Amino acid sequence: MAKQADPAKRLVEFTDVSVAYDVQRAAFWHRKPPPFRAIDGVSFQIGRGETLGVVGESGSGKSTIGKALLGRAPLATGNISFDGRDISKLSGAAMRRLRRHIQPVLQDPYASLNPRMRVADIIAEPLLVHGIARGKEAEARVAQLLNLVGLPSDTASRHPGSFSGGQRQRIGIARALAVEPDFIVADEPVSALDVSIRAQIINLFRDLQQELGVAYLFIAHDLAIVRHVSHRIAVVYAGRVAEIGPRDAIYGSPQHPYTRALLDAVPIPDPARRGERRPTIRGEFGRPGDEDHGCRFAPRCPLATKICREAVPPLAAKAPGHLAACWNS
Ligand SMILES: Nc1ncnc2c1ncn2[C@@H]1O[C@H](COP(=O)(O)OP(=O)(O)OP(=O)(O)O)[C@@H](O)[C@H]1O
Repeated sequence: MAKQADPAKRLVEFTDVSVAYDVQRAAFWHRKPPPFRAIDGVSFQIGRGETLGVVGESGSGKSTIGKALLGRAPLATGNISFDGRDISKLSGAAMRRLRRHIQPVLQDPYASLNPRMRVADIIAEPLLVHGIARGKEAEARVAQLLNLVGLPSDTASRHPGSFSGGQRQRIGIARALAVEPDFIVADEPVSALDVSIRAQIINLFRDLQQELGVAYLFIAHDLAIVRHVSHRIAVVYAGRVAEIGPRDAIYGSPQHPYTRALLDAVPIPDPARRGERRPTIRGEFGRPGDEDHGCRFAPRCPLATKICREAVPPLAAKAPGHLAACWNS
């Protein structure tokens, strides 16, 4: 079952990807607004067995990146290749075959598990759908998967409602792993869990990666969450990549003022001051309207100068593999 992890070998290539959604006009006599770009010109790569953490505020486009990878978002520009194949050009049947290799793990494990099904059937379902195993063979595979995610074998005959959030997320992970994917899109997989459980699930993701060589796109609001699971991190702001680089470079020498603001917002670990946050950036997170010039972070940026309001900063290398879209860094 183990696959060879090789971060140098590209598994996913996102090249200049934009996803546009139609916007309803306010009234029928109004001009139809241009489509809204939930993500706009996003590029990155992910290697085999590697984790790219994706962070940003609510509405910044993180889930849309994940949906685009799963073939569930309308591309307006760019292309996405997976293991050398351009996803956007695949026929329906080819896309269904590819889905086996790209599996989702969602935020709310309860909402994503059918409460009326037994855990064994929930985990075995993708095996049947993809024609991989059935009957006794599927049963044996379920037992193996439960063991892999740290759940006792009697879990198989129970229903998901009788488990805690952390256990349900383990079931969700077992289901995603059933078909031996190369890649998992984990969309805020620990955000709904108690803080005390989060580290356990993050460690499980890490251990599974070491054992199976699976790669992750790991989405979170918060830089603290992705720290222990990511090899590299992409910080997104208003649909664009603000900064991307190796994990230690992002934490140790952040280049974009937005990344610095997110780092400042990481909760203070001192138990006496639990829940407190360091001072953070001022201003509202807003999406650009028709007047979309320059850097989208400029209205909130303490370093903004004239050029920031006039021209979009390119994502430029600040160090090898470490890129930031900022005129003033
Ligand atoms: N199907 C859709 N139709 C129209 N707009 C959409 C659609 N899906 C997402 N959006 C918009 O695209 C933007 C990005 O949404 P997305 O869910 O990707 O953000 P996010 O960073 O994952 O946010 P959150 O952390 O709240 O999940 C938001 O402004 C959202 O309202």
